[in-house]
Amino acid sequence: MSIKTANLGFPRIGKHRELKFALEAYWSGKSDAQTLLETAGTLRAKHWKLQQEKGVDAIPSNDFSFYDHVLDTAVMVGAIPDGYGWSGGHVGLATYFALARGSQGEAACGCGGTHGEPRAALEMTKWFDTNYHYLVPEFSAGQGFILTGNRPLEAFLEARAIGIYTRPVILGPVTFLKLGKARDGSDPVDLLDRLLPVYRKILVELQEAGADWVQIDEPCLALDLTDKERDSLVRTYTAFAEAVPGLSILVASYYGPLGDNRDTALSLPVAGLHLDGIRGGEELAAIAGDAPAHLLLSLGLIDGRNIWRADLEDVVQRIEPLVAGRAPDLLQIAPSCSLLHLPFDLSDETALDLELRASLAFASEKLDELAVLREALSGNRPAVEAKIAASSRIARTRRTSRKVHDPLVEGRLLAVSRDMMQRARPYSARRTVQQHHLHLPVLPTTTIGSFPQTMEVRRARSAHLKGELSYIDYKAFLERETESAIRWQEDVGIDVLVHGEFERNDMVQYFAEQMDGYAFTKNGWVQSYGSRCVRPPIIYGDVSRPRPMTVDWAVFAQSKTSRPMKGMLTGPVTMLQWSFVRDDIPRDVVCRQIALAIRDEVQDLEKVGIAIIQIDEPALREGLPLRRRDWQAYLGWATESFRLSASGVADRTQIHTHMCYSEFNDIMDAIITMDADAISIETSRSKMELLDVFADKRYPNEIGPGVYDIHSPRVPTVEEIVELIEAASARLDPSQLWINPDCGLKTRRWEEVKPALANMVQAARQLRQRLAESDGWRVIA
Ligand SMILES: Nc1nc2c(c(=O)[nH]1)N[C@@H](CNc1ccc(C(=O)N[C@@H](CCC(=O)N[C@@H](CCC(=O)N[C@@H](CCC(=O)O)C(=O)O)C(=O)O)C(=O)O)cc1)CN2
Ligand code: MET
Ligand SMILES: [Zn+2]
Repeated sequence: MSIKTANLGFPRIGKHRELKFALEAYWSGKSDAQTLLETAGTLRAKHWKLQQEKGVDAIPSNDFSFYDHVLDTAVMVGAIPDGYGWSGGHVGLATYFALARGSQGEAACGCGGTHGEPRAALEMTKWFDTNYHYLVPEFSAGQGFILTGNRPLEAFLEARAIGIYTRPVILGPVTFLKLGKARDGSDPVDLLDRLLPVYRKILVELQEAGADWVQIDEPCLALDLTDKERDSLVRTYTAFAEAVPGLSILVASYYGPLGDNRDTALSLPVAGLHLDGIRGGEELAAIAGDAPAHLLLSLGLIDGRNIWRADLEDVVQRIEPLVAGRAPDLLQIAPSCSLLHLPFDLSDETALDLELRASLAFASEKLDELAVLREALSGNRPAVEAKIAASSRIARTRRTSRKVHDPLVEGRLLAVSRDMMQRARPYSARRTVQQHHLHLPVLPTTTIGSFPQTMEVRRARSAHLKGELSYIDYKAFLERETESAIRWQEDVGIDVLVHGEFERNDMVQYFAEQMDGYAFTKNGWVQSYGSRCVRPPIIYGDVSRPRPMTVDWAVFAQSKTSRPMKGMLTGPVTMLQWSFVRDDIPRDVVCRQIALAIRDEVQDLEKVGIAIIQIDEPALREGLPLRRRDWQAYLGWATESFRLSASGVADRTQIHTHMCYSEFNDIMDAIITMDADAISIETSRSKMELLDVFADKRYPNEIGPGVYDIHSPRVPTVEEIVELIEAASARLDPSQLWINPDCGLKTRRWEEVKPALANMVQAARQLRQRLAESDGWRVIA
């Protein structure tokens, strides 16, 4: 009898981002709902068939989503706050997208749905430690739940209608609640008893429809859990076992080891348990030894978070003893987690170095690996011997390749000393020098870096890449865009300018393309949120910067204005976090290599007279390990890497950093340790409450709390911005404050950006005036 394979989830955006384009066409009114639904149906069918062809035994359904699976779950159980045009029953696309993206009211959208009042989107935040964003379910105190539509059932039936028998996937109730927020600050997990009947109904209907297995994702098992949360898991699955005795439930944990949640996981009265065998490889054998005899173990042996081909010989060696001790029908092999975080397939990557390409596996190729592994573990080794040998040979080549190792980089790293990681003098001393040098007003205004990436900008870049627009013409076009953005900033009265980042496709990819040790794909798109995608570059070797990356643009931009022009760089932690990283050396070493490259750039910018240099680190928080006991180590090397990149400059050069989507409570000490002269952060949606922690910790340096929510098309009024600045001034000294938006403006349109920034400048001026009039002014929030 052969061991079975399973897949936990497949990328939903489509091989050529079909879903992205269908969504954007629908949102802009260029296509109708019918077209969108058809495209989605076609994609699902295509993905199911592909998995079937690849021989996957347990194929997932309901892993598709129009935007996000957490939002889908909230919508499915009727956790829909007021004001989104839902009055019970089936949830239409208009309500769904209003929750995802906010609504301007009916008129502005033109999609014909009923939207109700203008309403902001649900909050969006990072899904575990990934670059994927989910929509945060919003619960109210008296929250009830109701099944608005059994999506897993619909998906199961849809697949069966084309002859594919699937294993529906549902986000587990405990993880779902834990990811949400209750408006009154209560613990959402307290809502479990109200939620369970809805889940029971879903499961009963699935059982009646003939599903034999269902996969319920509880990645919260990889987090630090309270006793209450563990108990909630036990109660949940006990209730399900009673409700649907004929339906086999597989609980899936991923993104980390079970650690101290292991006894809880093993005590759940379920038929199967999925374990992340990549991040939790060390505990696998012990858990398999202790698992109840009847429990089906799904072993996540193929890395679902990275793009490297597995060394299958190595996997077989590790797993064979474990397989030998268990009946084959109680074992399954799978990727470590859903393949959502991987690009579709390698077929378009014809420009990659052949040796590198041979060492990669994207979502589709991961399924091929799984099939080989199944044969090897099921006694058919001779049939796959050649493939296994090839995989090991490739893995060995990758580790020893000369393309991977650069003695110069490795030598430089060894020579890094403590004093390279700190500025010559403390902030208090630098501050005076910088003030003298920069002559900025109190409450200086600035923006975060990017201006709208208009269709025109993207078209020009695309035309240049295709060879239809010469480099000279492309560059001239970018110069015009940059110069006009500079003129506009001067006219509206911004104090510290940015060049607008028009020449950049993405803040990570742009730098990666100019560094050695990095490769990038043509079509390696991964969903970041909704229709927005990124192409994470691949760090395959030692990283270095062969030549300056941004200096020419910085010089050009500074030459067009007498105001300070910020140099704009992406920091080492973010360059690491938003890339696929080699797995043959520790991440912190890779991070330090990138830090040295950025350090060179920082110093070159200083040399050409750039007085303020911003090093963005928006991914610092999301890199935080899932378990608290690993935090200190991470924060240690992450902040050291930042300081290594930032500290090679004179006192008078002002270093900024920027973070967004960040919860700062957990990392405040690390932020202080980074010792940036100024930090800009996302705060506008939290009404400056986020600043409490900066105030409590007496954040010593300068800080720009965002006063303009750039995730919304809405233009904030002068009064609103004044209020936000007042709230900030109540928490921090006005002399510490900068006035800026929450984040870059690349996803916005100029029509929104221009009035919004004009209002921001007006607000700053009003408050400066007040400050000048009343000495020692202080506003109470
Ligand atoms: N890496 C990364 N992660 C991040 C962020 C980030 O900025 N970068 N920010 C946060 C998430 N926010 C995001 C905000 C915007 C986009 C975004 O706009 N993505 C673009 C793609 C950006 C890009 O790489 N653009 C390229 C390629 C554009 C493209 O698709 N070109 C077409 C052709 C275009 C045409 O002819 O019109 C093609 O290649 O097929 C460019 O501008 O050059 C998209 O989905 O549309 C992504 C994430 C957190 N994580
Ligand atoms: C996701 S943080 C973005 C920072 C970058 N400098 C920008 O303005 O787009
Ligand atoms: Zn940002």
